[in-house]
This record gives sequence, C-alpha cells and structure tokens, in this order.
Amino acid sequence: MSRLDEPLAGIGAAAHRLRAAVVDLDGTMVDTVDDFTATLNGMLAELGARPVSREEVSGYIGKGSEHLVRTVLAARFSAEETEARFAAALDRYQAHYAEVNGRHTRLYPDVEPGLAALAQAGVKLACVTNKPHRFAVALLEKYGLARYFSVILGGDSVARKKPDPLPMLTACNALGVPPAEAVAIGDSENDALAGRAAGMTTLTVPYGYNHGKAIQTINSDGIVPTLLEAARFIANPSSGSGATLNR
Ligand SMILES: O=C(O)COP(=O)(O)O
Ligand SMILES: [Mg+2]
Repeated sequence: MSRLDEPLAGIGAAAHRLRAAVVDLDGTMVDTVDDFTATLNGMLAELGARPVSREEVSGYIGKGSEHLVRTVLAARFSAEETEARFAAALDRYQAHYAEVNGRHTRLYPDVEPGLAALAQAGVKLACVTNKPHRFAVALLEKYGLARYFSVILGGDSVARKKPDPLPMLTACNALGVPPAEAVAIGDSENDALAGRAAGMTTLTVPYGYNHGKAIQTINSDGIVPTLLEAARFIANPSSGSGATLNR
C-alpha cells in the first residue's frame, strides 16, 4: 500500500476522470446490524430456533436477504430442514424486516457531508445495495439521504446481485456515465468485486462488515476512512487526503 501523498500514477490519474459514484448502503452509509439481528430473531423465535448474536449476523450481511436467511437456518437445521423451511422463513423474515427497518440503525460518521461534497463537486450519485429496494428507499428517506441519489437499485431491482457487475453497469448506464469514469464505494469484497468486474475504480470503507473478514483482504483500489475522505479524494486526487491506496 502507498499513501496518497506519495507520487501516484494509476488511481490518481483515474480519479481525475471520476464523474459518478455508486455507493453501497449497509455497512457503508448505515449501520444496520441491529435491525438484521432483531429481524432474524423475530423469525427464529417463530421457528423455535436458537437466536443469533449481532457478531454472528455481522459476518453474513452484504449478500442479500436470501443468503442471510439461508445461512442462519443452515447453522441451526440440517440441510434438508433448511431447504424445507427456507421459503416460508424468508417470507416471515421480510415481514419482520418491514416492521423493524430503521428502528435500531445509525448513520456512520461523515456520510451526509460526504454525499453533499460529492454532489457539490458535480459527481453523479447512485446507491446500489443488495437490500430489497423498498427497504433501501425507506432507510435513505429516514436519514434524508434519498435526495442525493438519482438512481437507487436494490437486490431485487435487476436480475443479479453484487458481486455480479450487472447492478453496477445498470447504475452507470442510468447515470449516463461510463464505468471507467465511475467509482464504486463499499464496505465489502462484494462491492469491490462487482465494481472491478464492471470496469470501475473501487474504494473501501474500513468500518463495515465484509463477511467477517479483514478489509485488507479486499482487492480494491484503496481504503478511505469515511465518505467525506472519499469525496475529498475524488474531487482532488492529489490533495493528500486520508485515502490509502492499494498499490
Ligand atoms: O445484504 C444486504 O441485504 C445488504 O447489503 P449491502 O447494502 O451491503 O449491499
Ligand atoms: Mg455493504
């Protein structure tokens, strides 16, 4: 890794052309682990199964509702029982989530100032999350953030979720910016994989979930401590901001 204030070629040059940012939701803008935990425990209580802890849940977030429910069931039931219970459990999970959404969440530091700085710099914004679209919109509205995004895509908005590049490509297309001039900002390997596969620059925030693995394992272009630092870097790549580049 090299510090941003060292001489740079690669990402520094790319960042001069960044005209759009595609920002992840859970673990990047909003800390949602306690909502997921409460929702899953509502579902598990109905099944008479052992509850989850927030530590267990934080290792599963970021791959969409189906993955989350399946993983939690698989840790409590046999493979056959998990399959037999999955569809009904997912329905109950979504019903509980609709009740809980936004109740136990908090915004991470410098999210709103970061989005405002990106908008101010003329960077077009999309939110791409694996969370169902209706829950994502409700959460962004709760925090007054929906107005920053001209495009919001959920895990059910297009045929495939991150780490597939399709949602990123769809977002870039809707913003009218080629992927090579766009950056994907997220907390997990999924965001970096999807962004890379779409041909975008990728930045990682260090405070989210990343499937229980260290963020240093993520193959992205750099780590930014907050969205505000990401905005500073994108607006002025040679400013010596707090970004740490992975090259
Ligand atoms: O797994 C989810 O439901 C959401 O995860 P994401 O917002 O980090 O994409
Ligand atoms: Mg995330």
